[in-house]
Amino acid sequence: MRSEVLQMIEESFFTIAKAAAIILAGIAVGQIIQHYFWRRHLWQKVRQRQKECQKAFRKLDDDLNSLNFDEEALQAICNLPTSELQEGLQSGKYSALEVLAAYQTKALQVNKRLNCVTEPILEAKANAKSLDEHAEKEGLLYGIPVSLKENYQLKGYDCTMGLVNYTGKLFKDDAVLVKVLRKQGAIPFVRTNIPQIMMTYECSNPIYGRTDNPYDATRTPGGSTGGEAALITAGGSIIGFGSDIGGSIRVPSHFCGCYGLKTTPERLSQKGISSLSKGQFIVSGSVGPMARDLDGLVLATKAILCDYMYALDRSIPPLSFRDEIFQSKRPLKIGYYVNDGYLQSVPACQRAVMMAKTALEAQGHTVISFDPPDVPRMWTELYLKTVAGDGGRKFYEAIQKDIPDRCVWNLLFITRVPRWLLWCMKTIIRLVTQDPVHTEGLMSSKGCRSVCEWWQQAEVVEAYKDKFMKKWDDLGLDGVICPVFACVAVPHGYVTEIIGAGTYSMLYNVLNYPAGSLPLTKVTSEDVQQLENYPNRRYFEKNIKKASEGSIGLPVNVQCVCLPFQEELVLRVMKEIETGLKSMGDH
Ligand SMILES: CCCCCCCC/C=C\CCCCCCCC(=O)NCCO
Repeated sequence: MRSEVLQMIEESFFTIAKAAAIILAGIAVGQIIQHYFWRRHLWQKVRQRQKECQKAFRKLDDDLNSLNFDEEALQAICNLPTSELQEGLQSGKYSALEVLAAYQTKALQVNKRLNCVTEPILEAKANAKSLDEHAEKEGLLYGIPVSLKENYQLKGYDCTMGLVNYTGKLFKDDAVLVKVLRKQGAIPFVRTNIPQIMMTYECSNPIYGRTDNPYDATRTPGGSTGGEAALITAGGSIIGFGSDIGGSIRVPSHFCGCYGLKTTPERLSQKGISSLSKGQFIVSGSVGPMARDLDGLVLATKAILCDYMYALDRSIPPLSFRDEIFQSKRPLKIGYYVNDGYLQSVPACQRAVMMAKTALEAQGHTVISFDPPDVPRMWTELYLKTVAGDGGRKFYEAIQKDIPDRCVWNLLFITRVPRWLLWCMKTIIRLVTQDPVHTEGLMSSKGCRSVCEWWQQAEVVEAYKDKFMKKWDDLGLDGVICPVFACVAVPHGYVTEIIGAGTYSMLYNVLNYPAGSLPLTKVTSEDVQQLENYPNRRYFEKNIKKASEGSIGLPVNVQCVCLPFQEELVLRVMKEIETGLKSMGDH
């Protein structure tokens, strides 16, 4: 009797278990099949998008061939510095169409080598023609072709941010900044490449592929405005626009050797700029210009800070470009540092800051040492915990139903591994990396757990800002110069191994200070030799050292920072450094 009951229970248990196993296996197989078909669908979309772009490139090529401009004359136009190009266009020496053709030709050439353009903007030709037909040559950027990062919305174009799911979703209107550029006579002519979801200092995605560094094809141009930096540096554009929430304008400018300005987040309209961080208001993203020379950077800044922008976006404080600050001769007090208290910068970056210091002193300014407070804590507790405040869910969800690019694998992994598992692995990770800050960073990138914690987070960030500004004011500083990044351009696929090097840039996103990236020098063999004194204990240090071998000849920029809304002063500091270097005959 008893055993019969037991047997029955046993039997039904096995039946249930069997059924459950079959159902689970069915679900798994179903999921695999679904995944397969979804992936196939996505790759079809990729091919379709690539075909459209190839068609546009071919159309441009044909157009240019039919125009029959003299090749040498076009090359000469591309070699003009910004001021001369602007003058030549205003005086009628060059037509807008001729200048456009010059840059289109050059951009196509450069793109063949670096893969930095996602697609040409074919309406540019009609824009140039209509400019040439109008008698009055109005606008600060009259006839100047400009390139735009792929996340700048344009009427009739999509913004994919490297995500296949966003292809073919066309926008009905231009971004405010694009409208302002057009109003100033500029001609948007190409769109430039970005890394998938734009949250890393590399530049690749499954739709448009990978962009190479103009100085070394085995290295990344940086990101996320990497296509822009590569194109401008290689001569395929003279002025461009990007965005920056952790260094995305400054770092690629530094990796490639062009000029960049991250503005105060509230100074320029961000309406119509795509990003996945739109709802995150503690560490705000910014936008800003990039250029081949400093005049170009100043001109672009001046041009967009105009009444038309304030009319289109009434939430922006109407603060036009203050030339009196840019032109002022008042002696300045500038702070400097080469070690931010987390990762020391490599000798080349240190030398660049010291060059800038000497140049400023030669111009009669005072340069004193400055230590930014609590950078390790700023990075983990403030930056990472905020930018991945939702536990990285927004990033994760965008990537996991897409085709993840190699450059986001790490981010995908961190956002996927549960907090408790990470907590269990803490000790081992710390042992391997020899870096408690890195481990803290990993934990912080799991984000905030409640709205209470999020409010608390906002308060902690505000308190840090106050502390930083107090230190700044106590020293009576006008600005700060420091490295843009702890090292120079690294090999493709290597950015995750050295991500801590980004604290030099991320700090000024936490603070909301405007910051410029100014090309100063190239890595020398002595710089590389001196690497032997570079620390070699922690994971990031070892990798920075390794990545810096063979970096001779790569560009090195310096970061110039001022208080919020002092973009004009940032540009002045950059100008003073350039003038100082020229007067010392060192440039
Ligand atoms: C030690 C472990 C670290 C774990 C990292 C976890 C993920 C956190 C998220 C993000 C990581 C921060 C990367 C900053 C890139 C900024 C790019 C940019 O400025 N883009 C602007 C686009 O407009």
